[in-house]
Amino acid sequence: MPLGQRAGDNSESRYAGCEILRHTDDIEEALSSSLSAGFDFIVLPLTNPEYRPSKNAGLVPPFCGSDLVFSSTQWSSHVVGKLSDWIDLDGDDDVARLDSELVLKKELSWAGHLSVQACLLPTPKVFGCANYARCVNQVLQGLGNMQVCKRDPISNRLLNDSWEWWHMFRTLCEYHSQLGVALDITASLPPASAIKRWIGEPLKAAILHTSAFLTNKRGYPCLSKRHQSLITMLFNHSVQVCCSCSLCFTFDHWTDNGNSQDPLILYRDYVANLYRKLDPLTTQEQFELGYRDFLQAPLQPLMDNLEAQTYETFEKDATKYDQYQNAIRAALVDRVSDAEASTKTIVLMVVGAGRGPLVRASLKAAEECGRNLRVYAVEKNPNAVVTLSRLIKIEGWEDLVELVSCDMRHWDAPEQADILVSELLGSFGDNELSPECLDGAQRFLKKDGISIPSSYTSYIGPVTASKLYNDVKSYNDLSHFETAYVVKLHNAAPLAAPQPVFTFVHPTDNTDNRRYKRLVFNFSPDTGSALVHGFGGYFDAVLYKDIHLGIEPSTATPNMFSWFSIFFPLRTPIYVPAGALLELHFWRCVAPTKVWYEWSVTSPTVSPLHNPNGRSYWVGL
Ligand SMILES: C[S@@+](CC[C@H](N)C(=O)[O-])C[C@H]1O[C@@H](n2cnc3c(N)ncnc32)[C@H](O)[C@@H]1O
Repeated sequence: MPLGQRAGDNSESRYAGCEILRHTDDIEEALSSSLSAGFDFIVLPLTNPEYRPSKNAGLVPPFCGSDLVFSSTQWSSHVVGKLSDWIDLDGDDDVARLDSELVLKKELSWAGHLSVQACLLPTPKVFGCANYARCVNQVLQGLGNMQVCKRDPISNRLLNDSWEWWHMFRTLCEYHSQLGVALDITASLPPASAIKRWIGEPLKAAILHTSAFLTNKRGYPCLSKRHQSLITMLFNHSVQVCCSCSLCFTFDHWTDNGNSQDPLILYRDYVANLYRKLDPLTTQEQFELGYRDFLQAPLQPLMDNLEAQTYETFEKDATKYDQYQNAIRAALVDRVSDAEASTKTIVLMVVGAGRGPLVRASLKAAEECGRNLRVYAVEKNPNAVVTLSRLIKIEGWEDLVELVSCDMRHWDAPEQADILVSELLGSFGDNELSPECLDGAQRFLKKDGISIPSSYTSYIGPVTASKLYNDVKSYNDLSHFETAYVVKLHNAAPLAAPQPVFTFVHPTDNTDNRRYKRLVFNFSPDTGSALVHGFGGYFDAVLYKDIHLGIEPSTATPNMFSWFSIFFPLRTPIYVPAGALLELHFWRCVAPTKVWYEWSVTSPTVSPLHNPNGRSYWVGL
């Protein structure tokens, strides 16, 4: 029974499981009692732990039951396989190691035969787990659809940081996309930033031990505030919770009152309660759900002509146009005093007018402040011009708006503009070539004219995002590792605050749009070590004076969905030790027909220069 239902959210985290600790021959009973306690699946030991190939040579391993115990649908939807805990592949005892190797492979093969969706691998006995990783990696090479999750404690007293353990293992397995991680959550938790790092890892499940719970005044289990916010964060990132009764409290009053049910039901109810307390998804979140961690090629609105569908999406973003309207109104009021309002007419040019929303915002702003406008709507996409021309007729704007079907860089304007309004911004600010277009357009802006936006700045920050890395890797070529992607970053963890990269100001005396920036990011020692898969890119634009618009996380405009972040991948992920610095170099390069970025890391290790000469990714002029 799902934990709850949030409108529009069909994530896996609705389903909770329960760990069956001991091997049982009666797995039907194990499943049916867990289902009646409200769980959706069980994590089940697949083999009798007494079995050792060296002692039971020639025998068929005592698996739990036969595949006929459940239908294949039941196996795949209600059972997660658990490999034998005793498996130790890196110990000194040769017999135990070979036994472990055989059992690991037999159990995974059996799990594949049953079509269970996932299997849990036991936590390694020692940090150096090369042989364990080698055996798992061999299986991964020919694995069907099953996911294999390595179990690691979120807190590890032996090692300080269990992430290192996971990192060694998955590196040995070459970041295999079917290898995930399941975190054991007990009473002690690492610092918040160290926990957040896991969001960028292929984190599939959290095994919530009863020892993580406190007991409330009424004797019922409850979680600390920190544990609550951890579970909430996991729910929001599609991680499934699985309760484990490794240390069950005895609820005297519970049993005294004649309840015969498994006390784990109380923990499940508590978890379900937390799920039901999740904030409902906002309209924006519902819109973004399908785009989460999905790589998209950035638009090229200069070189290509946008389609109706794209304009339609833009036009739904009321916040963006409200911000423009506010900025235009403020500029009009500054430009024309109240005394001049009835006599003076302002020449406003919307350059890159699309299907007209900024024309509408300009006319509304003028109406609001009682200023007179003459508008030129300049658009180079002949298809958008068709709609724009119709709009002018429908709205009766013929006397106010002149339509110009032309590239702004080549238009011979009949007069100079007081205000130039444009929205040519990409997720990284200048990546849709706003600087080049506006440098062309400022020819027809009066010397003291106003550009809206007046400036924009790109921002960049290191992220751990294993899903994105694997998605780029799956293309199996170099060029996809040297391409920037528009993406709604979700299962991605920022590792340091984004920093400003390039700023462009309009109008400008300097039309050289080549740029270079060296950035140094400080990794907090609290976060622990981390793997950088690439960089999240954002922008902030000053429309006019204090009216801004942007997606840089610390100042992002609320309720605006026109832009997702941009992701610049790294060909090889970079390991950054706890508290170390990361040095990034970023270039904006310009040639007669194209603009492109190049990037590289020089510390703590050196990456190749990405995208030399724009060989893999460029934006056409
Ligand atoms: C991001 S869209 C914005 C459209 C519209 N202003 C809106 O907010 O929905 C940018 C528009 O600028 C147009 N554009 C880009 N470069 C241009 C250029 N050099 N001259 C004229 N129009 C251009 C594109 O065709 C596109 O319609």
